Amino acid sequence: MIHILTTGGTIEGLDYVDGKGITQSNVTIQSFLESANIDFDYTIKSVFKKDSRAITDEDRAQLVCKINESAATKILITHGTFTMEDTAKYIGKLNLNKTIVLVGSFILGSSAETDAPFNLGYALSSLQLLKPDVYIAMNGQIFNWNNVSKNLETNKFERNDQ
Ligand SMILES: NC(=O)C[C@H](N)C(=O)O
Repeated sequence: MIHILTTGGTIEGLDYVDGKGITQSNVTIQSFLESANIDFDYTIKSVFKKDSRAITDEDRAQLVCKINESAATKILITHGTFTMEDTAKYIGKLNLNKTIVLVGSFILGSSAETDAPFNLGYALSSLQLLKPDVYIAMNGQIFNWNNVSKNLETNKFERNDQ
C-alpha cells in the first residue's frame, strides 16, 4: 500500500503570477495516475494546496502528522520545487522509519509539455525499491534529503557534494 499526500505546487498546476497565488487548477495527481492505469493499492489525500514558497513549518508539521497517522510505510509527497529540499530536510531529520519520496514538476501540470507524469512514474517506481529514508525524485535522479539542493540557474536538483 502506498499513501500519496499532495501539497500543491506546479505539479498540480498551481503557481504565482504577479505575486498572487493561483489556486484554481483543473489538474489532479489522481488524474495523472488514472491515465497511467496504475494497478497497485494506493490512497491519496490533499494536505494543503500551496505554491511551495508559501509553505510554513506549521504546514510541514501538519504533513508529518499525516505521515505518522498513515499505516503505510511507503509515502509519496507531491510538492512544489522551490522549497522541496526544506520539506525533505524537515522530515528527514525526524527519522520516521518509512520510505518517503518527494516529487514535483518544473512545467505546469496543466501544460501539454509537463514533466509531471514522467516524474510521478519515476518517483513511484523508486518508492517501491528504496529503503526507509527521505528522498527527492527529480530530473530522473534520486537524492537523499541531506545531500540535495535546487540549482535555480539550471532549474535542476543536484547533490551538494558533486
Ligand atoms: N516548479 C514548482 O513547483 C515551482 C512552484 N511554484 C512551487 O510551488 O515551488
